[in-house]
Amino acid sequence: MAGDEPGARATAESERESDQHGDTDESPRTAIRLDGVSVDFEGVRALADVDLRVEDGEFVTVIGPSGCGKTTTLRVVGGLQSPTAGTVSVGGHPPDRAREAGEFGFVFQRHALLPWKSALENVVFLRKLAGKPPDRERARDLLETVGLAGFADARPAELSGGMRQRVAIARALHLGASVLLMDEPFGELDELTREEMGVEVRRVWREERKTVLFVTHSVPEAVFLADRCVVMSDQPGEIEGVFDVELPRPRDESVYGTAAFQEQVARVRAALHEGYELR
Ligand SMILES: Nc1ncnc2c1ncn2[C@@H]1O[C@H](COP(=O)(O)OP(=O)(O)OP(=O)(O)O)[C@@H](O)[C@H]1O
Repeated sequence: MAGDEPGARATAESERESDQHGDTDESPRTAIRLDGVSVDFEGVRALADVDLRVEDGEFVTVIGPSGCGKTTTLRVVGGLQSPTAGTVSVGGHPPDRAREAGEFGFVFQRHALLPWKSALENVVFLRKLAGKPPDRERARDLLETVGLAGFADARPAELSGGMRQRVAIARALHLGASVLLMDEPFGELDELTREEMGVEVRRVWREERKTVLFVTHSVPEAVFLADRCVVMSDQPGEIEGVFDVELPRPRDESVYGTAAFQEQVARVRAALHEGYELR
C-alpha cells in the first residue's frame, strides 16, 4: 500500500509538519513528492489518493496495467496536469515552477525529433526554445555520452529507433533537466535494443546524476532499471506496492541471466497479477 512506501515512512514526521509547498520542511533529498493525489477526468478516476516520494538521484520505475494512471502520474509530476485533490512538489516547489525553470526532461515513446534538423541541432533546439543559450560542445559531449559519437550530423531518418531515443535523451539532458520523466521511451524498440538501452540509460543516469521517473509496461525493464519499482493497481490508479530492487550496481546485460533478477521479476509480476502484498 502507498503508506508502506519506505520514503513515506522516512518522511512521516516532516510530512506532519510540512505545509503544501514549504521549502524549509522539505527533506533536501526529496526530489518529487505526491501527497494524496487524485485526478478525475469526466467521470473517470485516473488516480486515487497517491502518495509517493522520489529521492534526489533515485531511479524509480512505475508499472501497472494499461489505463491505471501511469502517464497521468508523470503528467502531474511534470506540471502538465493539475491534480483534482492533493499536492505535488518537485524540489520543494510546485511543478509549474520546476517546469518553467527547465528542471524536467520529458522523453516519450515517440521521440518527436525535428526531421529536417541534424542530431546535434535537435539536441540544442529545445534548450534554445527554453530561452537558454545552446552549448554545441556540451551537446556533442552528450551525444557521445548516449553512444552517438560520430552521428552529430545525421538526420533522424538516418538513425535507428534506438538511436533516435538516444538523441531524445541527450536533448533532455542538454536542457539542464535535473528530473527525467520517461514514458515508455523504449516501447517501440525490439527486445534486444530495449535491453541495451536499459544499460545505457542507467549508465547515463549514473554519470549525469539525475532523478528518473520511468513508466514501462515491461516487468523485466521495470526491475532492471530501478532502485525502486512502484506497482500500480488497476483503475482507479493506486499504489499497490513499492519494491526495493536489490541487484548489483552498476548493472549490465549479465544481470538479466541471474537468479536474483528472475526472482525479483517474479515478485513484481505476482504483485501485478494477484494484487499481491509486497511488504
Ligand atoms: N485527458 C483525459 N481525458 C479523459 N480521460 C483521460 C485523460 N487522460 C487519461 N484519461 C483516462 O485516465 C485513465 C488513466 O490514463 P493513463 O494514460 O494515465 O493510464 P496509463 O496507465 O498510462 O495507460 P497505458 O499503460 O495504456 O498508457 C484511463 O482510463 C484514461 O482513459
